[in-house]
Amino acid sequence: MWKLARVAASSFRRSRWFSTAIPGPCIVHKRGADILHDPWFNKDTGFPLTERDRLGLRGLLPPRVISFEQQYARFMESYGSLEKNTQGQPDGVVSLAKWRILNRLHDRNETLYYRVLIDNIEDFAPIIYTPTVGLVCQNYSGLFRRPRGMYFSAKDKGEMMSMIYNWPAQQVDMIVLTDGSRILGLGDLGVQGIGIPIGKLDMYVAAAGFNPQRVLPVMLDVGTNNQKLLEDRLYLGLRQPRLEGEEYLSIVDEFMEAVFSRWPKAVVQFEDFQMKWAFETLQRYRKRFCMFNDDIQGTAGVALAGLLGTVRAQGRPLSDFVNQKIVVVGAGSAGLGVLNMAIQAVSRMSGDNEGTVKNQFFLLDKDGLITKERRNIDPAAAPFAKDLKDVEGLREGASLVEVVKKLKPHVLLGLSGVGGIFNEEVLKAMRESDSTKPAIFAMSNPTMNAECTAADAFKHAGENIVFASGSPFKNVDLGNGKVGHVNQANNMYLFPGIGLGTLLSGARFITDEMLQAAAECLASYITDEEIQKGKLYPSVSR
Ligand SMILES: NC(=O)c1ccc[n+]([C@@H]2O[C@H](COP(=O)([O-])OP(=O)(O)OC[C@H]3O[C@@H](n4cnc5c(N)ncnc54)[C@H](O)[C@@H]3O)[C@@H](O)[C@H]2O)c1
Ligand SMILES: O=C(O)C[C@H](O)C(=O)O
Ligand SMILES: [Mg+2]
Repeated sequence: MWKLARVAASSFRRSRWFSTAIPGPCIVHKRGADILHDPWFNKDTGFPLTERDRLGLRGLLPPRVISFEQQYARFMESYGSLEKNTQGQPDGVVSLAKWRILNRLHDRNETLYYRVLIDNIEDFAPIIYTPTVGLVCQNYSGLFRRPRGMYFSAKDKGEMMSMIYNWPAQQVDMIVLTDGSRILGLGDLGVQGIGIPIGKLDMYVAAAGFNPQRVLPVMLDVGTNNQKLLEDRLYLGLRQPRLEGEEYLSIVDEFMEAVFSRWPKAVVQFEDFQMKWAFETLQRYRKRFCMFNDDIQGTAGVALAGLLGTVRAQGRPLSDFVNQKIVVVGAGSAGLGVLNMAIQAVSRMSGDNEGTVKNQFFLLDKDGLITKERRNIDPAAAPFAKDLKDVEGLREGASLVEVVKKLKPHVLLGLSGVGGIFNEEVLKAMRESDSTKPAIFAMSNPTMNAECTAADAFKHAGENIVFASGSPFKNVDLGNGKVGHVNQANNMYLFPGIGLGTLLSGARFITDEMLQAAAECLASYITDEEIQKGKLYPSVSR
């Protein structure tokens, strides 16, 4: 007769999974080698002898029982030796080696993996998340060893409702979904983009205490327009151009219906969709399903918290936000998301209607300053196009350096995906800013795509700036014991909380007001003393 076995959950008790926590011991339907091959339940050499007997593990493990603490120490030791042995090697090689060792642990023993991740989040976030996750996605087909998450492809049309039941967990709380079309600033990486949902969900577990058995990374593979990948013999995705129009939407529709039929209370985060689909899917689903778009909405909340912090850094009251001149470089999903949220905040603060508050914001894309003279303007950017009479001395398509020199903005915020466009000339022009403490946000990812480095920002724009970047940089030594503090303006500060708050409150939809409240809450974590040191966000470990 089939025997149900109980795993005395000593290792689970060490964890701190939240609302979704496994209450006490957990019923396992597996036995023997199947348990050792299941990272959810496997404890490796940590199984006590009684469990080895009950679960049919006797003889399948070396005799000595190694405690969780010993396993932990052994992993950290291996990690430390790897760091030592790879010293002097190129950054990419070292980070990929670190990712591999963490990934192997993830595949083998999730309890130990999340314990080390939570305890060392400051060090490990740049490996399992941005920027290394970008490199992992670029090399994913070659790195692939074991599948993680689910893959729904254009070839699965009509099958998704049954496929969704192939996922082994009974309950799923949080899904991160991508179609791989705009992975960080790296462009279309097709099926290889699955690394992003995996990394984001690791942050949900580590930062918000989600139960790792109840999160699901998903790739919607509708083809790729990346010629190099299409020609790569190892490429693991569909070898066809991306679906477009109704064909594309019908695939996403079918996926959403399938997910919410099986798990009506799940929350779905859309991630790294190219701009047209990011906006279109947000409009299409936000009032039908419990979902949000992290690049549009999560980023906006983190940027707004940072912008409010820069007002405080100038020693001004928050209400002075309405007087800040803000130049946003990049009119994509992230840049427009930031503008929309910042404008809502200003209109609430000033009680003014949105028509007049737009005056303080300036938007540039690859063709320069966006004005009402622009031909074929993207409809999503049109509300932010400037009237030429409001930007005297500037022309349609004015370059970034022209704009900065003329306007002397308080804040320069990049979400362009173009590495180095805040060049020496642009940064030096920021020295003339009207602000007593100009702010530079180089938010594009990964590191190579940041609009400038932290060192260049402090060197050229001056020591008095506040600096934030999407990918982590080290603090900058300014000499004489002074330090230029580097903030990480990354949506990771918001999305785990948005997901957790939505889940715990049982909210059916995710509203702009919820996101605004999240941004204000994030801003409020920082004390005046921290602000004086140039800090806009709490440390990652906090
Ligand atoms: N820090 C964060 O939390 C965060 C969040 C979301 C996105 N991002 C990053 O922001 C970048 C953009 O993301 P997106 O989704 O908005 O992409 P997107 O493709 O939708 O938009 C990119 C925009 O940049 C503009 N652009 C391109 N070249 C330019 C140039 N030389 N000068 C000025 N503008 C230029 C394009 O015209 C477009 O408007 C990516 O690198 C992404 O990693 C960071
Ligand atoms: O993934 C990140 O690090 C942030 C953001 O979602 C991005 O697309 O760059
Ligand atoms: Mg993203």
